[in-house]
Amino acid sequence: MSRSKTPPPLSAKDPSSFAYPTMKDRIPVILSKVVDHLTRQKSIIVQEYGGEVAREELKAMIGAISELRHCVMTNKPAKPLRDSRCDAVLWNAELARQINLKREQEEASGRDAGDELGLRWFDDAWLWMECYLYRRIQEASLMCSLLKSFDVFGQQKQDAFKSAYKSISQLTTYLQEVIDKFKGHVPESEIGKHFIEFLQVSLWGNKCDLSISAGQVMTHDHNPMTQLVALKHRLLVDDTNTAYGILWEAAGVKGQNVRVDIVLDNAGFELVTDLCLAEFLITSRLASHVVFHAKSMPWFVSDVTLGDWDWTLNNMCRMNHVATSELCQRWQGYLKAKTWEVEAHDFWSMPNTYNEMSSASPDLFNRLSQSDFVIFKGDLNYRKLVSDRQWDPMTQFERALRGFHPAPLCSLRTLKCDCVVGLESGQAQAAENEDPNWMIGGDWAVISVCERRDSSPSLNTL
Ligand SMILES: O=P(O)(O)OC[C@H]1O[C@](O)(CO)[C@@H](O)[C@@H]1O
Ligand SMILES: [Mn+2]
Repeated sequence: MSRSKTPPPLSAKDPSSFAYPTMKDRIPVILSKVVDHLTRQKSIIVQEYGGEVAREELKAMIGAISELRHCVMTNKPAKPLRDSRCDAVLWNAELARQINLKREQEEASGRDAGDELGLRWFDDAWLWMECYLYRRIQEASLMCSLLKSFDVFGQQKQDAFKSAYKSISQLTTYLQEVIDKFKGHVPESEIGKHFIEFLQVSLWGNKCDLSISAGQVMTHDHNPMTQLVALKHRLLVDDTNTAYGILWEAAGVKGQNVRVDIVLDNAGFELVTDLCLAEFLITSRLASHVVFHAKSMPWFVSDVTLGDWDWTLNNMCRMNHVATSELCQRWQGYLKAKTWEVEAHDFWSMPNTYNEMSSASPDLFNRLSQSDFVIFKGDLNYRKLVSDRQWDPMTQFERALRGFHPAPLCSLRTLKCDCVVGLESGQAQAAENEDPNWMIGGDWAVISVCERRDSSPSLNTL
């Protein structure tokens, strides 16, 4: 079978790509906001974490993050990590591997690689450098003893959740009505209709991340259910029926044994939409078990950590809104009974693309292989699924996965970077005509499914 070559990764070296303004403007703003926040909250943090030692540590953290900002802006090479968290060894090995690959490429094209070769913010793969950035922010905390588990984005995530109270209440009220309806007999057409709704609410919940807006919290004035209709024509790929078919068949064949995994993205409203989707899957019996995958450290500003997960559920249970607090009690019950599980694997905060998961993290790959359907939320997961390459938008999703088929899988992603596949002829142009920001504004989306399950590496892993 002849195959065209895999295109190069997105990189800030191309000034016309979204990687360039991200490195040049958005990342420095994100880092400045962290520094401002730590500076403004100094006395509160010092009080909470214990006196003079905390004050010194905070000063060191602020210094490290300011220096990191300077390194990005002046395109300095990536340095090995200095902290002793268990993933530091893997990161440093991965950095050395990337530098070797770069050296080989330089030499193959007849250039002198020199001794100073390193990975640089404006020269190398955007995905790699951006993941490295968030791991370096974590290094600044990890070098402390009192502040090592301090989440520099924690406050922003909590503010985002609070700003979404209205949408959260509307969504949980609706979900409660659907649950009540399912206490009686429900025709299949109704199950399908609600599946579409909750899948799409979870999809559009992904508009609400904080890294794309450099920490600016979005307002939530609209009812999330009524917005779905207006957003429909902005769904460029809609494999909802395939997703439904996979679950319907699994539920029919396996009865009470269907497991769905949700690889989470952002805290705040998006997480609530994911919890509602998971509740619907259990209520409708399309799934009997849901495994959520969170991050093991603060990541891309708004991603859900295990700490955010606990904070969110605790706050929902305490909300002065009946549907929200009742649902939340029910979810705590699911967690106790292990109907729902939540876990955080370090691989999610490595820079590897998912075609590398089976070799870089076989335990996680095997875990996902036991699932009947894996849902990947958001833009960053999409970028890692399709290796963040400069694909022709008409490339098939399966081709762009480059052999990653642990289980049937689905990406629910609003477009926030200039990388998309699975479109039909003319679609990209039509979107561009309607909205020049269609690839980066989070206003367009895809629901892309690949049904294949294959744990052995396939031909197109190269
Ligand atoms: O939360 P999401 O949907 O993964 O979005 C985060 C995205 O935002 C960006 O910061 C936009 O550049 C990307 O790096 C990243 O893919
Ligand atoms: Mn995110």
